[in-house]
Amino acid sequence: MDAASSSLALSNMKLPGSSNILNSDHRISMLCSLPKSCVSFCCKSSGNLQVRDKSTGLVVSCSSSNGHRDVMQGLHLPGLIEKRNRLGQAFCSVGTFTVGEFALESHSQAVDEKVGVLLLNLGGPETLDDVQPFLYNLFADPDIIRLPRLFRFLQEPLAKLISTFRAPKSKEGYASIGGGSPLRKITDEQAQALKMALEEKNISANVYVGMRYWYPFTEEAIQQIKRDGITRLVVLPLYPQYSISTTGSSIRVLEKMFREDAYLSTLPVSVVKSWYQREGYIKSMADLIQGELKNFANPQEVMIFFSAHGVPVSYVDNAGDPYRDEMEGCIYLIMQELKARGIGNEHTLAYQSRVGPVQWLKPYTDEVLVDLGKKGIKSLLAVPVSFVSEHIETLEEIDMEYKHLALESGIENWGRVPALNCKSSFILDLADAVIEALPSATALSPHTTSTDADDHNLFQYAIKLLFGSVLAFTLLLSPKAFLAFRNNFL
Ligand SMILES: C=CC1=C(C)c2cc3[nH]c(cc4nc(cc5[nH]c(cc1n2)c(C)c5CCC(=O)O)C(CCC(=O)O)=C4C)c(C)c3C=C
Ligand SMILES: [Fe+2]
Repeated sequence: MDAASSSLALSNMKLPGSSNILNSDHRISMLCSLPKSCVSFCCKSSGNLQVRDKSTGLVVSCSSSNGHRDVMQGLHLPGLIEKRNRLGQAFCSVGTFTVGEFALESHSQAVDEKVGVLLLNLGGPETLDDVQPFLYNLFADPDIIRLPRLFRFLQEPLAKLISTFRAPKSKEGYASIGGGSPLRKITDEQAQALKMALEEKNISANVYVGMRYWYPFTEEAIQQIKRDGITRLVVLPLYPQYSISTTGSSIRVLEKMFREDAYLSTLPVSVVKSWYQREGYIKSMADLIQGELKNFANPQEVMIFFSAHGVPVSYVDNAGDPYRDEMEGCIYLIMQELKARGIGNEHTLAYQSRVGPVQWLKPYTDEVLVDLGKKGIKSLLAVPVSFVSEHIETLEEIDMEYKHLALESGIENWGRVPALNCKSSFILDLADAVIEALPSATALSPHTTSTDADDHNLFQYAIKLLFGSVLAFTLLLSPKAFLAFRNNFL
């Protein structure tokens, strides 16, 4: 078979429907431009067939909906040794072939390939002493407090001030849920469960946890990935919907690290930016809702109340954050799934957890609860929807504050859907998301050196110090400014 007919064979194959994988034309044109000597392919349990240029990491990926046999036959590769699982699906094929001028080599998972999965999450304070430094890290993030470029030098002094003012209130919240955030423990459990789910699907992978604002920091996870010599990485944020303030912020940190490091800048990486539309996730959420509805005396009368973490409205209106659109799309899909199961309850979406003086996405959860009470709604099921683990905003804000407010407002029967945590259908779906993302891994960014950046940083540091001191003095000397500032962050 010559190069033209091998690409013709590939063009006849079925291609995965996932939106974050390149389209067929692109793949096939990439295949045609690959250097002759360095094409390899490996087939995996998922039914994916990869064709990869070893030197550039570019991947052409195809899959067969009914196992590998058609794909293999399509390629006309005599001498292929296939292993089959109990269902008779091919899951492993080993052999080396010469197809025209292309040398093709095939394995179940390329022998020299070390797959890594990096789970991104927010992180949370583990003790009450961690609260203020955790808040400092959060508010020092330019994706959380978005200052105009000219005022960026104020970021760190402002973070110091806001974290100090906010800490007492936050500490009360964390104290009421046992003295710290459960996020690290749950995320570690999810990582372990994902590793096992991938193993069940014949993918051996190291799964890492990288938190944005507390331990284990993303930077630590990346150092471990380097030490382990990972050769292909899937980045999977544990936020179903994309926001500049969550996934966007973590990816910005990663891109910076990858730019500045020779090894990382060539590492093939695939980022799953958002995954709220995945069938496995939608069905898992619908399962949880369906299960909780059964606890009510009259399940069909219950208002399904989706409560999402808010973001300032300017993120969506001015900065193009797709968060609100993705959230609304997500709720639509969950409700469609429930309808398909014969569950036609009324539902509503509101946004919680606003902080600071600016406008956040509306309607606000607390206001909607009061309105629903006034309108005579008697039974309500709260569904936290922007996050996949229990955390302070489910355990304290929803379970305590909002429940209290709802009952006070006339709602008589209250329920809350648990977070997905390690629910098996959800973890299996994450494993599929990883497997689907693997073939499209490519280098994130070109390597750059940083001598100029270092000089610039020193200059910026001096300016920050100067203006930070001016801000602190102004606030200290002006009781009015001090009070306005404090009231907005308490
Ligand atoms: C999709 C989830 C989240 C978005 C969007 C988000 C935006 C966002 N958050 C703050 C401020 C705070 N968030 C805090 C805690 C916190 N936030 C999320 C998720 C999202 N945040 C989680 C999961 C957690 C809790 C972690 C835990 O410890 O359990 C906090 C600290 C707690 C508190 O004092 O309320 C703050 C502050 C902003 C400003 C923002 C968007 C700009
Ligand atoms: Fe938050």
